[in-house]
Amino acid sequence: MRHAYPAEAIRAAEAPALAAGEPLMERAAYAVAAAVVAEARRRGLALVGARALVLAGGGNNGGDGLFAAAHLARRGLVVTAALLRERVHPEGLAAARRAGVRLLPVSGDGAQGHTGMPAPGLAPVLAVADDADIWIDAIAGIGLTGGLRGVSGALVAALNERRERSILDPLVVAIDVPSGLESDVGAVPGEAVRADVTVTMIGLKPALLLPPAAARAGRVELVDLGLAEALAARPAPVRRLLGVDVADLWPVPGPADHKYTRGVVGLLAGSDAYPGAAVLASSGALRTGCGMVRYLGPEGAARMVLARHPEVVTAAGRVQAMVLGPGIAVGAPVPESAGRALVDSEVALVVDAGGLDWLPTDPTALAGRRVVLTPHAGELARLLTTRGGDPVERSTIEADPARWAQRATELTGATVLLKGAVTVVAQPGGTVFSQSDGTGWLATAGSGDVLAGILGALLAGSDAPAGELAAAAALVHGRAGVWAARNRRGSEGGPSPVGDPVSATGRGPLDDRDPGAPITASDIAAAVPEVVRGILAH
Ligand SMILES: NC(=O)C1=CN([C@@H]2O[C@H](COP(=O)(O)OP(=O)(O)OC[C@H]3O[C@@H](n4cnc5c(N)ncnc54)[C@H](O)[C@@H]3O)[C@@H](O)[C@H]2O)[C@@H](O)CC1
Ligand SMILES: [K+]
Repeated sequence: MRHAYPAEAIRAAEAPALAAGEPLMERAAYAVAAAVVAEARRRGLALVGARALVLAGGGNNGGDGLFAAAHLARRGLVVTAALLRERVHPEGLAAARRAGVRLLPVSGDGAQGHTGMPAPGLAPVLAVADDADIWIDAIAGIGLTGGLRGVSGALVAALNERRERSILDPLVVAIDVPSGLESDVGAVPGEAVRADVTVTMIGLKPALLLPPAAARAGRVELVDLGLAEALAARPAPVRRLLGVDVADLWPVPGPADHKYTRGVVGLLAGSDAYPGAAVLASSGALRTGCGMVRYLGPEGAARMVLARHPEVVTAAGRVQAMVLGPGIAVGAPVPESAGRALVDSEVALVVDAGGLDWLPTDPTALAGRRVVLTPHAGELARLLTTRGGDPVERSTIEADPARWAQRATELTGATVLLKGAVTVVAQPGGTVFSQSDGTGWLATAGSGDVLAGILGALLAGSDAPAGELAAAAALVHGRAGVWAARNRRGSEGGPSPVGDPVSATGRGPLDDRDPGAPITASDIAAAVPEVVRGILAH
C-alpha cells in the first residue's frame, strides 16, 4: 500500500530528527542529485558539461535545491541557480557558491502574477532555461499555501508556456512536490511545474497521488531520509492499493466453500433501452469469481444475459450483494427487489447510474452498511446538485475529485467510488483511496457496467470494508483494461494470451512504444481472470 501524509505529519515526523541535528537536508540534496544523474543517464545525456538550471525559492525546498546544485556542479555539470527571493537558504547558497554554481538573482520587477506575458525581470533566467538540459524545481515544497505568487508564478507560467509550444524538452526534476501544488490536496491552485520526475522526501504527499495534481509529478521517487518509521505511526489520509494488498483481501475459495458461501450477487441492471449493461455487469461479476449471479432485471435483457452466460440464475432468492442501476435510466421507478435490498441491512450494495436516484434521502439510513456508489463526474455533479442544494458542475468536480467524492459521502452516508482516469474512493469519515491502474482505452461504453459487476462480486464474497473492496475493484478493472489493450491481437474471440509473463499480469502502464490496442467492455471483463491470477501468484 502507498500512504500519503499531510504536511503537518511530515513536519511532526522530522522535528525530533532535526532537533537531534540529523543532516536531513544534506541527505535530501544528495538524493536529488543522484536522481538527476540517474535520469540524465537513462536519457543518454552526457553529464560533464550538461547544463542545469535550479529554481531556488526562499524556504527549505530552495535549500534542498541549492545543496543539490553544489553536488551536480562537483560532478561536472554547468549549473545556474536562479534565486527567486532576496533571501534564500544561507548555507545552501554558500555551498552552491563554493562549488562554482553560477548565481542568478531574479528581479521581481513587473512580475506581479501571471499576465500571459513573461515579466521583463525574467528575461535572463528564461535565456538560461532555453539553453538548459535539466531544470530542477526547488521553488517551494510543503510550505506553499495558495497558488504561486509574484515572480515565481510568472516564471513557472513562462516556463510551462515554452514547454507547451514544444520548443524545449528539458528533463524536469521537482523536489518534494512540483512547485505550485498544495501538497495536502489534489486541486491545482494555479500555475504549477510539470515534472518528469519528482523526488519526494520522508513520505508521499496527497498531491502526488490525487488527481489532477498528481499528473504534474511525473514518476515519483520516495526518499524516506531514515524517517519511515516515525511517519508510519501517523495516519495516512490518502492511500493507494497495490497488487499485494488486493491479493491479501481477495476471496480465494477454500475446500469448505460452496457457491452460497462464495457469495451471491444480485443484479438489477439493464433495461429495454440499455440491455447490454445487464450482460456486461454479469460478465464482470462472473469473471471476478462469485458463487452465483442472480439476474433480476427485465425479461428481454435476461434473455440476452442467458444467451451469453447460461450460468446466471434468473429466479429471486438470497443475495449477499446487490448491484443497482447500471443501464437503468435516470428517473426509472424503483423496482420491488431494489426497494427490498435498499432496506435490508444484510445486503451490501453497489449503486450506479439510474440507481443513484433510489437512495434514501437521509444519510443516516445507510449507517453501518457496506454501500458503494459508482458515479462518473457527470453523475456525481447531478447527485451533489440534487442533494446539496447548490449547483455543482462536472468541471468543478474534475478540478478536485477527492474533495467532491468526500462531500458526496457526507450527503449520502455511502462510500463513493468516483470513476476517472484516476479513480478516487471516499468513505464516510475515512481514508481516501486513489487508484491509477488503467489506460485511456478503458473509456468505452459499458466499461463502468463491468466495474459494477466486479465490485458486486467482491462485496458478496468478502467481509472487508467497502472502501478497500472498491479500490480493489478499480485496480483489477484498470489492470484488466491494460491487459486487454496490450494483448489484443485483432481476433474477434476476445483477448488471447501471448505468453509474455509481464503482460499476463497486466502490470505496468502501456507506453509510447506499446500504446496498446482498442478494447471493448467485453474485453475488459474477459481479462479479469488473467489479472486476478497475476495478482494472486505474487
Ligand atoms: N527542515 C528541513 O531540514 C528539511 C526540509 N525539507 C524541504 O523543505 C521543504 C519545506 O520547507 P519550508 O517549510 O521552508 O517551505 P517551502 O520551502 O516548501 O516553501 C516556503 C517558501 O515558499 C514561499 N512561498 C510560500 N507560498 C508561496 C506562494 N503562494 N507563492 C510564492 N512563494 C510562496 C515562501 O516564501 C518560502 O520561500 C520541504 O518541502 C522539503 O523540500 C527537506 O529537505 C527535508 C529536511
Ligand atoms: K518543489
